[in-house]
Amino acid sequence: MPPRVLTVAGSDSGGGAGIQADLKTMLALGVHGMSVITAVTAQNSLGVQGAWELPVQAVRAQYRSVVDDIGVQAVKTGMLASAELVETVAELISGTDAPVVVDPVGVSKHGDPLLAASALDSVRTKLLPAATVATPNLDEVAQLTGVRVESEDDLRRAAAAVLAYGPRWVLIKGGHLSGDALDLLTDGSCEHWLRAPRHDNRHTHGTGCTLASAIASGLAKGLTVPEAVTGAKEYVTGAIAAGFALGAGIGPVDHAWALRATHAG
Ligand SMILES: Nc1ncnc2c1ncn2[C@@H]1O[C@H](COP(=O)(O)OP(=O)(O)OP(=O)(O)O)[C@@H](O)[C@H]1O
Ligand SMILES: Cc1ncc(COP(=O)(O)O)c(N)n1
Repeated sequence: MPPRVLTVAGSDSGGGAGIQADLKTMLALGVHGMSVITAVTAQNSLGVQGAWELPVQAVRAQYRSVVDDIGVQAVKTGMLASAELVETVAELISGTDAPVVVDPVGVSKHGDPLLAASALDSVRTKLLPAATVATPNLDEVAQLTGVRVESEDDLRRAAAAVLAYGPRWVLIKGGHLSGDALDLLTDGSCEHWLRAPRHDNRHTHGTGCTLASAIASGLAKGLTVPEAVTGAKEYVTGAIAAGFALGAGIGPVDHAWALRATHAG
């Protein structure tokens, strides 16, 4: 019986980020993926052309269907769109004993908003406190805490500012800095620096969703947070290295890279 992992996120019609990235990651990592869709986006390699939220009742009903019958060993949250949906999801996940990975998605890689500005306070006060691990990128750190990261030293200040909202662990993703792709994982007492070579590859659509889903998959298998994050970093780094040029803009990472390597062998 594979471990069961639930993603609560938006749909990306282009298949590179959101629910689609999450389920592909879960398949590649050998867990049973399930979904609660919060919003539908019309999206491709050039950007987000439209976004529609689902009603709160539809989100609640999907969550109850999955959790009450099948059960979950980890949950991942992504695009939540509005304050109302953030608060609904925060309430739902605070009732689970399973570890929760919160990717506080704010804007797409192209700068399209995926979260209303009016929802930021609910993310700070309701969603982050329910997280086992929060995985903000540098833009989300700035939006949520006001801390602007320009150097590796600033990553520590950013982590402390996010931890003040109550997640057990925070992973600050330094993917938007230059140089190595350096992330900092900390619970406030121990620090783990995760460094990978930067792939000079613009096909990075979906990196954040992929990383957070890979962490949730590791936690569902019973790994500790540092073990799950280390494994997830290896998986996303391989997926970026194998990213491909779909469409005329930023293409997706290759979620199947590790499976292809296995089958080729
Ligand atoms: N060009 C790259 N080469 C290697 N690793 C990268 C690269 N870009 C990002 N990463 C890594 O990918 C993971 C996701 O980080 P990133 O900062 O891109 O997330 P994100 O901003 O949420 O994603 P997105 O920008 O797609 O919304 C991190 O571990 C980061 O270090
Ligand atoms: C529906 C949806 N959710 C999230 C993202 C952010 O993508 P990323 O994984 O690259 O941070 C996106 N572009 N679309």
